[in-house]
Amino acid sequence: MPTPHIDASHPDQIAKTVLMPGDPLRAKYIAENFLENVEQFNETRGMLGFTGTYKDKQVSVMGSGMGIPSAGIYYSELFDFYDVDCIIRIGSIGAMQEDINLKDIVVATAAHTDSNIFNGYFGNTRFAPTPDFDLIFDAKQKSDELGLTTHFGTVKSSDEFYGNEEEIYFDRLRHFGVLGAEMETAALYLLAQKFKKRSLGIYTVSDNIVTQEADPAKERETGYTQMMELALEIAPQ
Ligand SMILES: O=P(O)(O)O[C@H]1O[C@H](CO)[C@@H](O)[C@H]1O
Ligand SMILES: O=c1cc[nH]c(=O)[nH]1
Repeated sequence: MPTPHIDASHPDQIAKTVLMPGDPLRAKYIAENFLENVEQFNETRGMLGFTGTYKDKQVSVMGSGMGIPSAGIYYSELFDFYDVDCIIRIGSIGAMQEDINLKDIVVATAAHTDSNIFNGYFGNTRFAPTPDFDLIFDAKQKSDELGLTTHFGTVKSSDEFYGNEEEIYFDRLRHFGVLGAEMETAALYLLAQKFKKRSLGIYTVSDNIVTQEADPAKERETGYTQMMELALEIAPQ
């Protein structure tokens, strides 16, 4: 310690729960607008990380970068070297169902993936990466309390943003009820299960892949405050 990708010299500099958007500037926005007593613990590779307090609870927030290869590095180092107990991903997601609107919240009860990260892990078994049940439960309760429109179901963690998935497979995923596409959660759930830690993916719908509606980049950086509040409220100490 520090690790190749994180500056913090001691685990105490990072809270037991880390909220992780892909975008480091979304992390900075949360630190500046929701946290008190903020200290920055990382700027290596511009992957900004901060620790502060939210309603007297210590919490960290840090970018993960986009895609499983980038995010997997940070998830592994935080779980394995910095004693982090829980990572809550707070992402943007492209809805795959027509009736899911921009700004709705999605919580991933499992994450399918086309990534190669599972190759060799479990032989012929198709592993189902899943989050912590209590965190799903807490997200449901808090979301109802806050009056949010939240969809609970599965997501696809894709290796490609500009994917060329054949229509038949995209439609089949939709038919099987997949709520949306993003790019990191399958790795988060896999690594949390590997290191015996807790994880959850919460997203704001930034675009609808079926209807082609989409939010601009600035909105994806700073606009998703309901998701930020929901994650901060349920973050375990
Ligand atoms: O908004 P974030 O958290 O980065 O998440 C989504 O946005 C990025 C693509 O624009 C990918 O990282 C995807 O998972
Ligand atoms: O991976 C992603 C994230 C947001 N929106 C998408 O369409 N895909």
